[in-house]
Amino acid sequence: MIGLFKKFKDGFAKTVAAIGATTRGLFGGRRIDAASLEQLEEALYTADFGVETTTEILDEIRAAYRKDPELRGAQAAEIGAAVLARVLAGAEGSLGTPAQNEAEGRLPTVIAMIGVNGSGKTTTTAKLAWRLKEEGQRVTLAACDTFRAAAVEQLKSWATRLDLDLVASHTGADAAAVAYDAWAAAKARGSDTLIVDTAGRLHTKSNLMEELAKIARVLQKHDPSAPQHRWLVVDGSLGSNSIEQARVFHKHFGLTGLVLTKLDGTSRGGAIVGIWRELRLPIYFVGLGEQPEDLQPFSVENYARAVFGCDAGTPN
Ligand SMILES: Nc1nc2c(ncn2[C@@H]2O[C@H](COP(=O)(O)OP(=O)(O)OP(=O)(O)O)[C@@H](O)[C@H]2O)c(=O)[nH]1
Repeated sequence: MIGLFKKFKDGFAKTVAAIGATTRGLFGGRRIDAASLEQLEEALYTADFGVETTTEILDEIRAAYRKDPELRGAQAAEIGAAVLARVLAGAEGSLGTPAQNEAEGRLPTVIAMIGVNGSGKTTTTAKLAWRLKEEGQRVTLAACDTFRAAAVEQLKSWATRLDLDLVASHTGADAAAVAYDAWAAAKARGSDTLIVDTAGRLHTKSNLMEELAKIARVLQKHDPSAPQHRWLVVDGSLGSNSIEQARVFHKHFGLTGLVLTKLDGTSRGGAIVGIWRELRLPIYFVGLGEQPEDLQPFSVENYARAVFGCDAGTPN
């Protein structure tokens, strides 16, 4: 749908501007030349696409330019988008449908949200719950960020605003105990999905990393396959700096996927490609704004075409 493409286009507007501002002439009907290619190269670095991806994009555009010196900017942009889509093949995470969950015996599927402080876990938890509910799922939230004073209240107010089920305790409570109770409540209510919000933690703090392992262990008393999803919520505006963070969390906790937030506020949206190249962890959702509907399933095609200023591709 064009609507979804527009979300990506608007959400990545700052990244598009980082590429487009210096290469405005490139993305249009004008012929390209050596100078505009150089500008594009610089702009791709600025948007954090990294050496490998930038080189691949430029190599392919240069090869096409050698064959056809009349090559237009719009054609070059199509080539860039195609290279990105190729590099990102397989990067889209996809949640099973509730029907599939049902086939597994109606145990709730657990999604654990983890990450450093302020990466957007709590808001992502709420936005995702809203989305799944809109899709007809029954969702329970577990307020396992018992560390930050206002976190439980923040999730409570989201739950009230969006009319979501929530299991919470008080600040300072044992996060694993909340997770344990929340799973039982989710099962009793016939929830399809339990989303566990956890405290923000630096990947260098081993006691907090241990708390995550404990949450997983108690959930496994209910269901040995829980938590089925272990997602790292990453502040996308950190650009490629987030890769090391993700690597450490992955080592300790065996991540199954990523959510990249705050991409609307950054001109470094190219870092998605480097993160995928490096970690090969599927990207389930991207945060493209503050509203619940601004959390969007990651779409390689929409992303690749939006950042290169192309039109919407095949209907999706
Ligand atoms: N613009 C924008 N802001 C976002 C997005 N996702 C989260 N935020 C904002 O980022 C801030 C931090 O989000 P939280 O959800 O509180 O972060 P957290 O990871 O739960 O924080 P801790 O509990 O301290 O670890 C909030 O002001 C959110 O509104 C996004 O996709 N776009």
